[in-house]
Amino acid sequence: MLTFYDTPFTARLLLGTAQYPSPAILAEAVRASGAGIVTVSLRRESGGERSGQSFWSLIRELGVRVLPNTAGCHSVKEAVTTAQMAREVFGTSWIKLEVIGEADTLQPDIFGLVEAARILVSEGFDVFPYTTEDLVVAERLVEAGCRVLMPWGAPIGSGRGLNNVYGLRSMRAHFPGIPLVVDAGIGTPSHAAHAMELGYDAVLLNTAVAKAGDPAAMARAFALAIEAGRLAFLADPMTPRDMAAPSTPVLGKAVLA
Ligand SMILES: CC(=O)[C@@H](O)[C@H](O)COP(=O)(O)O
Repeated sequence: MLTFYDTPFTARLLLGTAQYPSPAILAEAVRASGAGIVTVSLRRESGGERSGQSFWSLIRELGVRVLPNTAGCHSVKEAVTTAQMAREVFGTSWIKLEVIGEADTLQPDIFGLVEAARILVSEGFDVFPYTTEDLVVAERLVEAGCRVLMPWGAPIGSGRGLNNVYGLRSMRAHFPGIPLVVDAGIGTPSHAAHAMELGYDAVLLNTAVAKAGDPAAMARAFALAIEAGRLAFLADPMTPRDMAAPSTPVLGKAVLA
């Protein structure tokens, strides 16, 4: 059973709520995805054109758990303040912690991330850190009190899939008991299935669904791929070989009259 901070979930897709063509299409996509958790940016919701009550009512009607995020925060102070405000606004101590370190790749500032995680855990937050696949950083985050880790697949919005399969595999092996979610950079359902086949517990994505020609259909495709990847992982896939092995054993040659 998948649990995040002691809350059980059946759906293994977490969906972002930004960049959809309209609130109605967002709602369709969330429903089609079957996601139990959506991530919402406080900054975007309070500052943007979709701001305020109507967006919040829409999310509430969807009956999903909200995971507020600190998207766009570039310093520890900014991330901590945003998390504190999100707790007030959304009434949850869950926070997807992003401390962005670099504008071209939007990769996490891992030093700031660990520092912010420590502060937020000490203030009673349940932190979901957006991190890299670096095991040392991951260890520091766990020491800081994070009980979920969310390594990137590739830079946010890039749709490149899993850039470092080896690193992600190592991370899975190193933290067998921690829920691991691939977050960001997923472009197609096959990328998500791959993450699940590696034994990841869930996938968080936004752009690939929001920017698809038909977001609801793409959301459904992701849900199916994630389920297929999970089933494949549980079914214990075969080990790849370098050389061929006949899949149809032949006992003797046919005798042709
Ligand atoms: C919305 C959100 O949380 C993003 O910051 C997240 O990391 C998803 O990234 P993609 O848009 O690449 O799926």
